This record gives sequence, C-alpha cells and structure tokens, in this order.
Amino acid sequence: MSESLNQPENQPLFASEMTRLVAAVQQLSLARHLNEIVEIVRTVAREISKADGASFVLRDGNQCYYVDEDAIEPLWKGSRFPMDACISGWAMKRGESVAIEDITLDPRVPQDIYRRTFVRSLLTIPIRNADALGAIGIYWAQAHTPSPEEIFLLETLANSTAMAMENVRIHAELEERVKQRTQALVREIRERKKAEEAVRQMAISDSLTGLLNRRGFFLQAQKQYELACRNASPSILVFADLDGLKVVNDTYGHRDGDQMIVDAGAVLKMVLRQSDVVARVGGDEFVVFSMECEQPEIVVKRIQDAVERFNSDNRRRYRLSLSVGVVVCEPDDTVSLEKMVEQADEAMYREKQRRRMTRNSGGKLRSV
Ligand SMILES: Nc1nc2c(ncn2[C@@H]2O[C@H](COP(=O)(O)OP(=O)(O)OP(=O)(O)O)[C@@H](O)[C@H]2O)c(=O)[nH]1
Repeated sequence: MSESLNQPENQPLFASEMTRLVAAVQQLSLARHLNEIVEIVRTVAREISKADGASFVLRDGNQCYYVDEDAIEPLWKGSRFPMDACISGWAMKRGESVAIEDITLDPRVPQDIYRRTFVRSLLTIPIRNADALGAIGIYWAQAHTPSPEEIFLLETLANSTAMAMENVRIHAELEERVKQRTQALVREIRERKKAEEAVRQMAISDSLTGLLNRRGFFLQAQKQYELACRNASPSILVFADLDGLKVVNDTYGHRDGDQMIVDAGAVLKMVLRQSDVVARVGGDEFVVFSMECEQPEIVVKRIQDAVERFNSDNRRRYRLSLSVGVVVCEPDDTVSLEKMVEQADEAMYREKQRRRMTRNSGGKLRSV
C-alpha cells in the first residue's frame, strides 16, 4: 500500500470507495457468467474513480475486444484492436497499469482512435492471472492524474475480476462436463431400453414370419381372453395348419417351404382384424385369438377365400392350402386358453382328415 493511503485526510473518501469495492468483490464472487462480471466491473470502476467513462476489455487472441462500456459518450463498445495498437494491449502485455494524464502527448496512444472521443486522461489496469485476460479502462474528459488510492482500488478490482473470470471458466467447464455426461447417460439409457425392447420382441416373435411365437401368443391372447371374460363376451380361437409342407420341402427345397409358411402367415394376418392376436406356434401351425366373435363357418370361409385369392394372384410353384379349426371361447375363465387351443387343434385335425378323404376320393384339393 502506498504512503498516501495512510494519510488521515484521505480516509473518509477512501472508506466509502472501499465499501463499494468490497460489495463489488462479493458480487463478483457470486457471478456465474462473464456478462455479469462485465456489468459489475464497468459500473464499479467508474463509480470508484468518479471517471467519465469505463470500459471492459477482453483479450481475444492477439486482439483487444472492447466488450462493454459505461461512459458519458460512446467509446469503442464492440470494437477490436490489435494488442500492439492500443493501450489496453500495452498494459496486458506488460502486466502493468498505465496512467496517462494527457493522451495527446503520449506516443503509446493511437491518436486516430482517440481523437473523436471525449477522452483526455486515462488509466488502464490489466486483468491477469497467469495470462493476460483483459483490462479495465478508465477515462476522464478533463486532465486527471489518478491517485495511488484510486490505482490501488482499481487494481484490487482487477484482481477480483481475474478470480471471478477463472471461477466462471471452471463453472462453465463443470457445467459442460455435467451436460455431456448427462447426455451420454440419456443416450445409454435410451440404447439400453431399445436393446431390451429388441430382446423382448425377439423372445415373443417368430423370426421367419414376424408373427408372434407360442410364448408371445399366450402372453397377449391371455390378456384379451381375461378382458373378454370380464366383459362376459365370447371370443374365438382359430387353429390353422398348412397342408403338404413336407411335400413342398421335399419337392422344391426348404426355401420354398419357408416361403409357404411366410405366405400362410401373411394370408391369415390379412384376413383377420388388426386387434386379433396371430401367431405361428409350430413348424406349420398358426393360431389366432379374436375378441370379435363370429360363426366358426364364416371365419373358416373367409380364410379359405383368402387362400384361394392368394393362389390365383400369386405364381408360386406350390398352391397354398390350410386346414382350419375354430372354437368359440365362452367367457368362462375356468377353461384355460391352452385348453381352447387344444380344442381348436382337434377341430383343425378333423377338418384336415375330411380334406384328406376328399382328396383321396378324387376331390380337387391339391396342395402341390
Ligand atoms: N421349410 C420349413 N419346413 C419346416 C419348418 N418347420 C417344420 N417344417 C417341416 O414341415 C413339415 C411338417 O410336416 P407335417 O406335420 O407332416 O405337415 P405337412 O407336410 O404339411 O402335412 P399335413 O399337415 O399332413 O398336410 C416337416 O417336414 C418339417 O420338417 C420350417 O420352418 N421351414
């Protein structure tokens, strides 16, 4: 501290400005963004020095960026000057405050930049930690030589500013890290959920047809069956089995056999309602649970008509043929879904036998 700070006549003035500075330092310690710091510093710098203007300058690479100002007339807000071409750059580079009573007489001052301003005297205080961060510029319209107290107060303000800027940088870095970690976690959770859903789908799906498999069928149909029982409404269970798949496999190969299974699944899916639960429950066996109860004969006819349409619309090496059994499920939850699948299977089997007999007796039902 310089000698003049101890002089009694300076104490009252110094005390009120010190109080203002302490308040500013507290505010700076709480600042979380650079613009808060800029606002505090440019205002307090002018108040403490009773100056006609104060500006906040940031070092931006090799340039001095005049971020903001508080002055009786506009100065250079928003402008950038090379470090070597302005007094803030000079102060930043040397880490020294510069006081100039008459700017017109100082060769370091770029006259063309100052000529159109009110500035007659100036004081520039660098803001630094290990590196130059910026500067505080204070300007007077009349000739003024800043006192050591003024310089001391403004240098203290500059030091607190450097600390506040470092806090803001660390805070922003932490915030960014938290943000990135949070985004990574959200991505991880989303991907895990997707993977879990894919595994769940795989566990209940038939990979060849994309229909539900046996497990998926019982999971979904059971829910619908319970709902139908609660609503006391009958539903239906369809069991369909391909005719002659073995012959197709043996004659044309398994690729055609697979295609026949896929075709059968597609026909069933097309014929039935969106809400019906359709599954492939065995090699060439399909089941359907429908909450829309219809006469079994009508359901069978709809399926057989669709099979016929398929055969006439598609040029496959085989003819699609399905034996279909249908049971009506009364809303009686003492009868299990498994039991009803069994009953529909038996109905299908009877139908298959009937078709076989028809075929053997010269009927036209030919699957290949
Ligand atoms: N291509 C293919 N064949 C399968 C698949 N799963 C089972 N099969 C075959 O399907 C045939 C089923 O034989 P069967 O139960 O006698 O059925 P079918 O030949 O349709 O005879 P019917 O039902 O009596 O008309 C067997 O030869 C199985 O090997 C599959 O995923 N792809």
